[in-house]
Formats: sequence, structure tokens, C-alpha cells
Amino acid sequence: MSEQALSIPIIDFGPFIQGDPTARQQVAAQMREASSQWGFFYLANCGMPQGSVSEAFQASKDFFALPDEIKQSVAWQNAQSNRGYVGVRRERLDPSKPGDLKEAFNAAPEDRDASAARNLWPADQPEFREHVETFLTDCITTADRILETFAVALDQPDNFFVNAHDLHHHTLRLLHYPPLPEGFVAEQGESRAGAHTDYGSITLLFQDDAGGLEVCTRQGEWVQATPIPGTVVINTGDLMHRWTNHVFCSTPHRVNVPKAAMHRHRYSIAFFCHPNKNANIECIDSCTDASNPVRYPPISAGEHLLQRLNATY
Ligand SMILES: O=C(O)CCC(=O)C(=O)O
Ligand SMILES: [Fe+2]
Repeated sequence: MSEQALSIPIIDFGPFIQGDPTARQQVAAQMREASSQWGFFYLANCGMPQGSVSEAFQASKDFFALPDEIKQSVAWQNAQSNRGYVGVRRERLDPSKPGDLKEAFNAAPEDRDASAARNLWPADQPEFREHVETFLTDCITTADRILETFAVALDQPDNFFVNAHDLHHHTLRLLHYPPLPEGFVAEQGESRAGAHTDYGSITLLFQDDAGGLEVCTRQGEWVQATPIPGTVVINTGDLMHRWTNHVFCSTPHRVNVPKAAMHRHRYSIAFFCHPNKNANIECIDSCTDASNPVRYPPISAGEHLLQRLNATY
């Protein structure tokens, strides 16, 4: 492993949140560097209330421990609404591999549009709903602050990305990777989550201490994104890659099964940010010059997502 491979950057967000203009510029410059070299970084002091994070993890554990028939009562229906429960091996993030050894529950911020899909909540679990909804709200606040930093990093008006995300077309995903049985062998290359890139603009990823998340460097080496307590992992997705004309990466990542953590549960929570469906995704002016000519025509965020989904399924 090279020196660089060992160091997914850690960025302290505290100075940005406190608002000193010089400190904001410094944090923005760190995010620019990390997003262009890695497409991944750890964010410390991200501003999420610690209680909200631990309640969301507890809610997730309680939900996945429910009997299967309750989980199936809120089963995921279709890609259009993309909410509810997805059982073990139902999904393949890497289509060339068998189903992922995980289960998931998707929820989204409530859409102001009355015709939009609604979240699926299990009956008689009021605390689950309450904690997930609080966590969703806190994730939106945090994501908006990160998006503001990205705007500073790319010499855009502060609200450039936040305005393009103000309909909150995001998805929250609680993930549970069950313990693998004694003697388990990954016969056809199964993993907890196959190698993939995320589709949207940015992802906030909260992980417990089990480990297993791995990130592919630009040199093609897989390195571990070891859990660091008190941080959230941020990565940039395919849409941000396109929007920034490849200045920011969309980096493949996967969840492997470390031997030491094979027989224990792993829980993580991902918050996938997507711009408004009608947002115009056109090369950002500071992301092109003679050596990096514009690579793509403009596209709406909704159309980009459809193309990305059609390429996968
Ligand atoms: O569980 C994790 O740590 C990563 C999950 C992930 O990358 C995803 O669901 O897109
Ligand atoms: Fe991912």
C-alpha cells in the first residue's frame, strides 16, 4: 500500500460552521482537494446532533430485529417510489455478483407535492418513525452546509448547490449487514455490498465500528475506510462528477467482510443527496479550461438519474 493509500483525508468542519470567512475558505479548499483526489473524505465536527445519530442507529437496530412479516409489511415496491424494506440478497450493487448480504430500509424527506410517493412506516412503531424523521431533517441541514462549502470551493455563489437541492429529492437508507454463519465461504464472490459508485451529488455515510467499507483509489488500489468515531464519511457521486466536468471523482467503493467482523452485525446509514429533478446539470464554469474542455451537454438531474438507472437494470 502506498503512503497516499493510507490517508483518506479527514476534514474538520467546525471552522466552516463557525463562519469565519478565512476559515471557510480553508475548509472549502480542503474539500476541493479531497473530492478531486479521492472523491471521499471523513468530516469531523459535522454539526449533526450526536443524540440524533445514536437514536437513528438504535431505531435501525430495533427495526431490523422485528419479525420478517412486519418488515415485509413495508416492503419496497418499485424504483419510482424507492421506499421501504429490501430483504437480504434482494439487491446487487455490483450486477456481476450475487445479491448483497444486507437488508435495507429506505425513507425520504416528505415531498411538498401531494402526488409524490409517501414513506412506508411499520404499524405500531411510533419511535422508529420519529427518530428516522428527526435524523432526516438533521441530514438535510448537514448536507446543505456541505453543499454550501462545495459552492465556495468551486467559486460559485454560496447558495448555488443548495438552491438546486431545495426540493429535497434525497433518500435515506438504513443498512444492516447480518452476521455471517460459522464456516461461511463467499462462493461466488458475494460481499456485504458489491463495488459501485453512488448516482447522486453527495452521500453522507454513517458507519458503526465493524469496518469493511473499502474505497478504490485513483491508482486502482482498494483501501479501507476504517471507521473513525465522531466522523461521517462524505463521498461525491456520478452526478457531481458530471456537473464538475470530472474535477470531482465518483469513486468506486464496496463493503467487504473483514474476518474479525464476520460473525457480528454491521449497521450503517447512508443519506444520498439528489438535486431537484428539473435542475439543469451543466458544466460549472470554474471546472473547464483549455486542458479540460466541456465533456457533456446539459441534462436535467431527473434525466441523468433515469439514464444511470437504465444503465444498471
Ligand atoms: O454500508 C456502507 O458502508 C456503504 C453502503 C453504500 O455504499 C451504499 O449503499 O451505496
Ligand atoms: Fe455507495
